[in-house]
Amino acid sequence: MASEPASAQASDPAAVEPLLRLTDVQAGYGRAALVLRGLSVTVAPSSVVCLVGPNGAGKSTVLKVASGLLTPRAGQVVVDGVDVTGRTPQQLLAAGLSHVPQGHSVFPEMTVAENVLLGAYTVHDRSVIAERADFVTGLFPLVGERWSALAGALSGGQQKQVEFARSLMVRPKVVLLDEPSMGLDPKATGKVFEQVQRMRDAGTAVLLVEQNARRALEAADVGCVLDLGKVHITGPAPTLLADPRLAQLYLGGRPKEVP
Ligand SMILES: Nc1ncnc2c1ncn2[C@@H]1O[C@H](COP(=O)(O)OP(=O)(O)OP(=O)(O)O)[C@@H](O)[C@H]1O
Repeated sequence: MASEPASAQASDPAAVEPLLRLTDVQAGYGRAALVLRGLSVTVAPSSVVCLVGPNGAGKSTVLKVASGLLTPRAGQVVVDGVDVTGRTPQQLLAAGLSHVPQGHSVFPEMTVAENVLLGAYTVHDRSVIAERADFVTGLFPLVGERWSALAGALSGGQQKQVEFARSLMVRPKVVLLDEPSMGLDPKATGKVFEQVQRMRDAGTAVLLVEQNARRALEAADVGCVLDLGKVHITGPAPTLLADPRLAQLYLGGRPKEVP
């Protein structure tokens, strides 16, 4: 099956205009206290950025602001140079942000094909849909192999691939992944992170939220540690993994050995 060419890795993420920029975002729910208190984060082209932090730090809330599910009370959301602050989820999807929520979101009684093609519901040109279906099945061969199967018959890790494939049918600039490894065993978790990197290598940037901080940082290019509603520390993921203080506080133990 045809696949679209892989884009080059950004050699210096700091030197290129980010695809997604959240600046000084404040956000919360109803009358409750703010969850995000001046949070800033950027996602460069062809990079995986991983948000880690304690339970309730606001990681999923960042993704909800980025995808328009939650309107920020202050701050700015910019996609590929365009200010999209306050736009609806549909407008943000059109601007290039695709959100894969926590948990399972496939329709189990529908086939894998039907689930994937739902991702292209805004596209009306059949040849474009076919070309994109070729692209996602090239990227996730299992999705092509199980194309006619009921999605509910797939394992949890396989269903995640269907969700990833569906999210790419809009050809997003950035995919927002909320805890993709949740509920998966270690083997399936490893595969999920391989697929995250494959999406990046095929030209889609990724903003990832994970409880499984160590595994996620191992797959990421950049890590951001959230605390008290802000990005507390940010840097190359291997640097964060090697930092003994972070390892103790957020990664559950000793730092990774650096060769
Ligand atoms: N829909 C909601 N309504 C009210 N409060 C919410 C809602 N969603 C999240 N919160 C609260 O906002 C805070 C941040 O939640 P969020 O889910 O963003 O954290 P998180 O870092 O992703 O944590 P976890 O890893 O536990 O999911 C928490 O105190 C949570 O209870």
